[in-house]
Amino acid sequence: MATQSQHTMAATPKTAKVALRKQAKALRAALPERYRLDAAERLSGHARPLLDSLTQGGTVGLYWPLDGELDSRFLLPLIDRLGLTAALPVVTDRDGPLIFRVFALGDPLKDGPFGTRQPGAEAPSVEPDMLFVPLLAFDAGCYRLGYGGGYYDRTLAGFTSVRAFGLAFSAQLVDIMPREPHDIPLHGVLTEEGLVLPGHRHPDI
Ligand SMILES: Nc1nc2c(c(=O)[nH]1)N(C=O)[C@@H](CNc1ccc(C(=O)N[C@@H](CCC(=O)O)C(=O)O)cc1)CN2
Ligand SMILES: Nc1ncnc2c1ncn2[C@@H]1O[C@H](COP(=O)(O)OP(=O)(O)OP(=O)(O)O)[C@@H](O)[C@H]1O
Repeated sequence: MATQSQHTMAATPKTAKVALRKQAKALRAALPERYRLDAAERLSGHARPLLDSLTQGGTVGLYWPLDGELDSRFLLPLIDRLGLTAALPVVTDRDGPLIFRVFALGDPLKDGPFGTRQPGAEAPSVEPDMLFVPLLAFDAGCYRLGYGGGYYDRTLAGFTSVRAFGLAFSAQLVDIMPREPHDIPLHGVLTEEGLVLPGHRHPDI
């Protein structure tokens, strides 16, 4: 795990986040390709009980991966087999929440801001029942650090009944997470080692 001295000494949570973002990006980028692939496959197994809890026709928000993010597309075949519908985030407004549009393997995508790929207006927009969220770092309370756009916090503030789980490599767990009033904790974080629930760890599911 990376040393945390740099960000724990920062003056405000905002500047501490800037320092932690840098460390977390470097740590995630250093994971070998083979490890990433194995982790995504193992994580799919741990996702099964969560997806099983949804009823047929339920919707699941994923993301098209950027940089070294854990690849959520591994979940698409399972989502399909369970009769669920996947959706991807769309940035509609730089300071607004994300919306989610239905996506299935093979559907066309367009370039979005920040190097994202997103479905077009022809794909129906949905409010997901379950959301899998990318992150740079998370803590044992399941607070997350993202790229700093605030998109997921704004989105979760508006989606009152969604269950949101981070997807991360276990190496992305940090001891101390700078926290601001708008930060919303996730219901859990799925890693290659299992599901981390706030305050607990269940390696078997
Ligand atoms: N895969 C993925 N999709 C996503 C997100 C995400 O974090 N990951 N988002 C999460 O909010 C939303 C898009 N917001 C984003 C905000 C900043 C950056 C980002 O890469 N920032 C770079 C600078 C890139 C640039 O300016 O061109 C950086 O901080 O290094 C990415 C996505 C919706 N879709
Ligand atoms: N619910 C909200 N309402 C209004 N503004 C918000 C809200 N949540 C976050 N923001 C804004 O977004 C900015 C960035 O937030 P933060 O640094 O927590 O982003 P992040 O969680 O790392 O990014 P992302 O969710 O895009 O991956 C905050 O400084 C704040 O101005």
